[in-house]
Amino acid sequence: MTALAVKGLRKRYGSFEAVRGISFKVEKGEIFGLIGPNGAGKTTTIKLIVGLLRPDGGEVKLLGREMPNKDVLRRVGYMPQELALYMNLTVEENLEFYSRLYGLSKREFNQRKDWTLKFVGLDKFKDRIVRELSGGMQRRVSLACALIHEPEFLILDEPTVGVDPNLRANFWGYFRQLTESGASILITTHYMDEAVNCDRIAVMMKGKIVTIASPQEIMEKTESRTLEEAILKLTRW
Ligand SMILES: Nc1ncnc2c1ncn2[C@@H]1O[C@H](COP(=O)(O)OP(=O)(O)OP(=O)(O)O)[C@@H](O)[C@H]1O
Repeated sequence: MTALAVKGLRKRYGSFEAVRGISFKVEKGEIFGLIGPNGAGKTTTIKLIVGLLRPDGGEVKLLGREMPNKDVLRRVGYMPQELALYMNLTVEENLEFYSRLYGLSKREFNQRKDWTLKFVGLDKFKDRIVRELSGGMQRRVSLACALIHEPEFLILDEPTVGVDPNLRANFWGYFRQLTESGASILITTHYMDEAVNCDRIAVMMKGKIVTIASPQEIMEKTESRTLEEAILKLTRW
């Protein structure tokens, strides 16, 4: 079953075309990576999908509905590249804010919060002010905020930037657990040791998709020993 279908998507900033007619599908239960050099158009693509930007062409169908659609957004978790947290509030207060944004009742929030905090290993930190937490812990709060409403589709824009290797491995453990319980994930990352964990990858360059395949297939096709080497070959200017 297809969870996300992007068809002929385009976006210009003035006369510069950042996304040039890209198409791809993310299947239910899949971790799908958008990989490519700085400026390839990954964040723009994500913002078009969640409706933060209006496309100049093409269409996005998320969870069976044409976007933008407010009802669908309640079933989607979005972790933006720049942390969108209230630094002066506690971890739990941030979670509660997002749960309201996603339309959860107080009762639903109370039912969900313990599981979510435990899932990202923050249960002992729920009363801490976010500003006083380390960068890696703040990322975990941000992930918790994207998960509080039990989304069917998760969109993660460089979720592990500045996160130490141990915690990064933990994050990928969480992601796999979520897809095993039926969620789908669209993720961007610059870390190739992480990208290799995706089921499939779309390699983007200059607003276009160069190839879509599993990391293994991409390495074989480009006769590379590592994904890093393969991506370098595919995105050489
Ligand atoms: N608001 C904007 N106005 C003008 N140009 C923009 C704007 N946002 C992005 N761009 C340009 O569009 C292109 C794609 O940017 P985008 O942020 O989507 O790339 P990216 O692949 O996410 O890069 P990174 O890996 O650095 O996050 C870049 O050349 C960028 O300079």
